Amino acid sequence: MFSKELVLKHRTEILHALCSSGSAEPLERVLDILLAQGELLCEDYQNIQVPGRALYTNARQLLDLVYTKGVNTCMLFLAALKQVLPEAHGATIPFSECCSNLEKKQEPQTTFTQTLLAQRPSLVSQLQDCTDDALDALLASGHFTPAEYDEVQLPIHTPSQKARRLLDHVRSKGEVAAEILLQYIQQKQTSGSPVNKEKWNTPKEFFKYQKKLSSSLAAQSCFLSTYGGTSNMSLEDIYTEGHLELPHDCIGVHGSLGLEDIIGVAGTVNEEADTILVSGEAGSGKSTLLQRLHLLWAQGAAFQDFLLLFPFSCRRLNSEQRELSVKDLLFQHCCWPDREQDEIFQFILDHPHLILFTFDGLDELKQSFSDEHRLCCPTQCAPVPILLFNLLQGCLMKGVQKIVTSRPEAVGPALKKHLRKEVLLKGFSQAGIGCFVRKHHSDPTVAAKVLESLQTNTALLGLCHSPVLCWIVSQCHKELLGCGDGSPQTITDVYLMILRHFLQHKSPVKNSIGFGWIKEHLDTVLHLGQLAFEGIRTSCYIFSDTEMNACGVTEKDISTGFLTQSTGLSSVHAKMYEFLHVTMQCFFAALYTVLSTNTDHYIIPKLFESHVMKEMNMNSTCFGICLPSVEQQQQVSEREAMAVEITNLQMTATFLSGLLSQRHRSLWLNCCPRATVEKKVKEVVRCLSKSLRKHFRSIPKPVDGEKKSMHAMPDFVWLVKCIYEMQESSIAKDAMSKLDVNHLKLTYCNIGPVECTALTFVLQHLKNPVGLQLDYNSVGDVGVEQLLPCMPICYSLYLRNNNITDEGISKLIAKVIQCDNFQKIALFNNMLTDACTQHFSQLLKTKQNFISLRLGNNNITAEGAKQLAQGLKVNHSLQYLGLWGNKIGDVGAEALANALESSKTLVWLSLVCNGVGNAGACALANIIKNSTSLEELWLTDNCITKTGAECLIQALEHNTHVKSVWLKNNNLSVEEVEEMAQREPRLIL
Ligand SMILES: Nc1ncnc2c1ncn2[C@@H]1O[C@H](COP(=O)(O)OP(=O)(O)OP(=O)(O)O)[C@@H](O)[C@H]1O
Repeated sequence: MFSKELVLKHRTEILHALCSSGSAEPLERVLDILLAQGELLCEDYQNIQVPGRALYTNARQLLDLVYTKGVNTCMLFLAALKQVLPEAHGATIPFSECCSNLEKKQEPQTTFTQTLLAQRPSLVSQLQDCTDDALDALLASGHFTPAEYDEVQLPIHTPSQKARRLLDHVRSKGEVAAEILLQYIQQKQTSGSPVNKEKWNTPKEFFKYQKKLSSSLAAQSCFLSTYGGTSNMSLEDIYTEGHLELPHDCIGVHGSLGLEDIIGVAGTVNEEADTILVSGEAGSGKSTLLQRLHLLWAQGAAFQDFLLLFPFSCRRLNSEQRELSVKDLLFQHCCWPDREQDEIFQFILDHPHLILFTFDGLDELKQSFSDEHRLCCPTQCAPVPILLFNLLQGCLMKGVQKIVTSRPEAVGPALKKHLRKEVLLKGFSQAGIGCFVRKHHSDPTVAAKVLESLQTNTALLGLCHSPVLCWIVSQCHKELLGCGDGSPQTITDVYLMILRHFLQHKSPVKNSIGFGWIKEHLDTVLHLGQLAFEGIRTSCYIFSDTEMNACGVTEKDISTGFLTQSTGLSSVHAKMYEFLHVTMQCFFAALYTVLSTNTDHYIIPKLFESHVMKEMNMNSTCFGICLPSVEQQQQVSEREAMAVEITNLQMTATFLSGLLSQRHRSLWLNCCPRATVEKKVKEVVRCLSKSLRKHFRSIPKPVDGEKKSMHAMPDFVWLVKCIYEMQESSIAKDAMSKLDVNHLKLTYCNIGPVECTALTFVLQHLKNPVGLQLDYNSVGDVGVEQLLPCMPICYSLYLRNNNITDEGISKLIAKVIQCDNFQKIALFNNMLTDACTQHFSQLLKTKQNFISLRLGNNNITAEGAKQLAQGLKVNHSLQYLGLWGNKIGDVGAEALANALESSKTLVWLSLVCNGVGNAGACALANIIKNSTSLEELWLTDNCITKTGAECLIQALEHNTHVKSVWLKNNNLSVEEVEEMAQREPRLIL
């Protein structure tokens, strides 16, 4: 009988033979043989060995498969069965005749992974008693992650299953891992004992330590603290990629980065340094990003080039009063090795490149970065900040990579010079907001409703770019969806929404209609408010029982969910609390300032003056605290140290402005005397106006012939945001009545959609049109939409490097077409494609006073150029056209030339780096021939040869008006360049 028929006929007996013992071993051994013979592919193996599936089902799957594979496979299968279960053979399964001499010829093995497969049956038996050692070897060489190690060693596996899991993992890792394993086995065979670990220089205890560290880190990073008070949300389920980018001055690198790019080479500015900074505003997701990174490492999913990862929280390091050595710092603050500490520490010292440190919230460290106290010895004790600064500089543990997070204000030049690179975290992109909301709500209908309501309230959508605000909005979706037209506009509105949500969630307010709800919970608000206020005053973000008692915080107050228990890998103190997020602490501090009758009368002026005053006079008091008298040269680092304090004070002031706005005043009138509230309102308005006036007074007088220009500082943006929070046009109007400039420069001011909303609210009251320069910010499409209402007061808009797409442009152009004043736009380095050019074409057709269009370094091709040409043909005003660094090619250049050859206004045209070529150059020569206005033509970097250049020279012979034609970096020989320069001096070669 043929083998195929045998398999079919004796199916029941075969199944019984393979499975009746209840052990998977016979089946797995048969599979090993078939795999080694190449009769089963790895995919076949995975389809048969489905974890958790019944043994009989797996065996049936195998039988089905060998049957479908044909006669040969069936013969080899029966032979394997005979080998594995000789006792079954002959007794119940009469297939001896077809099993003889069926050893399959082995193919030559050319790679280590092939060898692993071909020798699988014998390797399984050799490895069974030494999987531990083999795993250690692979872990030490960096080819296995702690998570994979654990997976192989799961106690549910038998020794041979462990060996098989090990082989499967190693095969998927590739050649080097396979080689290491085979070497290990060979060495074991020759020495007769497990391999000497010294080969990998790794103490056995090290792996235990690594496992301990990674499992505690995995446990620590599992959940997000913001959900602590209400529900448990695993990081895996909610984590949404934030928008990470390199600073604008990193030439040639654009777009968003992934998490693993943080340690990649892109953006490196100092090869010798080991510290990478991730900077971002409050609530942009820095801590969460690190948490994600920790979890991925602990799960073995990423960052596996590092064998150990030590996470630190600067907030927690603040509580360490003792002097420590690096060894103490690692072991006491992160993870304690149960044995052989010295050996493990030595391994760390010997392999710095395999170690990663992360420091969250450098801005929260009470001491500012300084490189004055040098410390090089890892066993020498020193105060923790000194240790930290020496680690960051690389004086200690050179070669260990460090990732540090901080708010941008707190990073001064002293630290910057020790940075390998900086990465900016900009919160959620627009797609990120959608993704987060959908993850937050398991019910897709709710998620869709929340997103729909955000689309109708773009001010709120802008706020949601900040993850912490996106979290609040998602958390309070019921309130949001129920509030109709009164949906939140300001950051204060959003925080009031979560305040109400948490308070009512805990104990529904009896009188929930109207403004009574705050009064119902006044005690709680005051207790938490005082705690927050004292904390902000003294830069304290973790609170002990004593501090909580001093502010009267009760268990009931804690149960509202605004405080979470402070956790750390090893807690230095017993039970400590912190606010869900520091922005929440600022909000409570502001609430306290409004509601308390105990605060000093100078608190409000201090909140608004703090920044300016600290910048100018470092010795003066801040927020009622006396700073130590310091030497002049120490003041710079003092300023850095205070930066986070300043941002928290500023945030408190922003909330205070919002809370005292007309819209929310009724809330407080239920709890405090009207006169007190009104006095505080007056004080805030007075302070805002005074601070702005101070800012305006600092504007330098214009140089002769130049426009009066104000280069705004971040402080200005903050004051504008405070005015926006107040939501009173009269205050905005009053502020702008004192600003008399022609040009407003707000470059590098960290302006995102939220700031755009606030700027618009204020700037639309300017008396005269201005040029608004917002280059190098994060305006994005949502920000562009927010800026629309102030377009009538702009005569120019500069938005270089702002992540703007065609979508933003379509809305912008639809608006500016109607604005008489609007004459210039610059959009260099955005994300524009041909899709936007129809809008510009429309603009050119409609606006006959439009002067300047600069679209350099986008993705415009010949199609886009053709669209633009349609508009240019009928435009009679454009003077400057810049398309540098696009891809219009010769066809695009010809279309533009056609449209512009009769222009009477064009003065400047740049098509640098566009692949224009000779055909394009010759077409453009026609503009030179005909134009009476053109002064400069830029054709640098365009693959133009002598033919194209000749066309241009001949055209220039007919034109005396043109001043220069730039032809650098084209395909001209040295001789041609010399000859042409002599013939036509206006060629810039
Ligand atoms: N990537 C993310 N995915 C999901 N939620 C996030 C993400 N980033 C932040 N969040 C939410 O926003 C909250 C605040 O984020 P986080 O504490 O990480 O900000 P931060 O930049 O460290 O703020 P700060 O500078 O004030 O300490 C988180 O607790 C979480 O709820």
